[in-house]
Amino acid sequence: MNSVIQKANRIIIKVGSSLVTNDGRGLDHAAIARWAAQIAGLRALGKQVVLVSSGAIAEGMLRLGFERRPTDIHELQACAAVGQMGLAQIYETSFRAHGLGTAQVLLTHADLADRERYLNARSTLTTLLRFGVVPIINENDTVVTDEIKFGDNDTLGALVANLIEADALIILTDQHGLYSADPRKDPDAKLIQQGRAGDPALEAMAGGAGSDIGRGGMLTKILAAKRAAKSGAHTIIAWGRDSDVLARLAQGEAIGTELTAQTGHLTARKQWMADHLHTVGQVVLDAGAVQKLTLEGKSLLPIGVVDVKGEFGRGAVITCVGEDGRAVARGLSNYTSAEARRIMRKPSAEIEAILGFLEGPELVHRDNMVLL
Ligand SMILES: Nc1ncnc2c1ncn2[C@@H]1O[C@H](COP(=O)(O)OP(=O)(O)O)[C@@H](O)[C@H]1O
Ligand SMILES: N[C@@H](CCC(=O)OP(=O)(O)O)C(=O)O
Repeated sequence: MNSVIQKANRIIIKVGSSLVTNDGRGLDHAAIARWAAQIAGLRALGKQVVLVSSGAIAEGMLRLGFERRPTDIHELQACAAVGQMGLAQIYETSFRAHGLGTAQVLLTHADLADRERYLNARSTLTTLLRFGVVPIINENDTVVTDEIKFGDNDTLGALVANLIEADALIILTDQHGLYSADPRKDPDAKLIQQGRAGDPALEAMAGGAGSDIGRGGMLTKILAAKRAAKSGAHTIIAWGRDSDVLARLAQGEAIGTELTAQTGHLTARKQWMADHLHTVGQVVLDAGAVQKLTLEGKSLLPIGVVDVKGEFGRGAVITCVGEDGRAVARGLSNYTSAEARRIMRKPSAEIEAILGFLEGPELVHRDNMVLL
């Protein structure tokens, strides 16, 4: 038994190019229909699911008549743009058959490195999930060059797990999981059923991609598990051609390789905030706001702020201090320091009239805050 997926509420599922495009022969309609059916099953169990799908370049190559993967970056980008249309179309049709809507989300590294775009991506994804839609994510290959690429969708899957604090990352691939060596090269390789995400011994077992279709190979999956674990997400690597793979995992069956995260969400988040020792800004809270945060677990509203110190942008990590100067919390600011100064001491209902827009009624949302 393995209860990781059974217990998970929010799950990221990543499907690799070889699976999606039937080893480069073209979109695998039957496989995609099976994943859609199984994801609908997960949704019926109350789970939120985000799909990270590769395959745009492989499908685009086919549609544009390339026999070999082009080396010219712009030709690759053109392939991705063409192939992505196919992905969007087949996912929309396949999920529609189960009464589920889909949304296309194309991300780049720069989107997640920038605090403001990071928060926007996070809010859009969580809003889509709240609407019951299945977000389908891929890298925005059209606008990225080598230095600013995620590089592979295993990494992208892990970053999305961090972004929305998923409980689990399922990486579906063309092998049954991580083997002690690349099974394409070593017939005696054994399946590793369980491990600790971040264990360097696993990295030594994992090799590169065994085919021209996939990019990352097993190593990027192991590194993705390590990254996902930073926000408390467990990773399962499993065989995507098993027609019931997701349903079996949801029933608690131990299949594939499970790489467990050693820290829970909260510890990971606290750790992340704790890493931001040098916060650029401070907001001073009145006694009522300190009480709301520390005793009632509420968000910080501008009305409880009496002073704003330092200059910071939207999405910056700021420290919340009491009037006695004691730090009580740290969190991501929804507004810049200049905006915060204009809305402090004001009820949230007035924010829009004062600033001309509303990012949210809170200065720091509870979900983006850690008490110190
Ligand atoms: N230790 C290992 N265990 C399993 N597969 C491995 C290992 N080392 C390398 N591989 C290779 O990684 C491939 C999967 O990665 P990749 O081709 O990038 O797939 P995907 O398109 O699903 O991301 C496998 O087909 C296999 O040849
Ligand atoms: N954005 C690329 C994904 C490349 C990639 O990471 O592929 P894979 O190793 O098969 O997950 C595409 O859609 O073709």
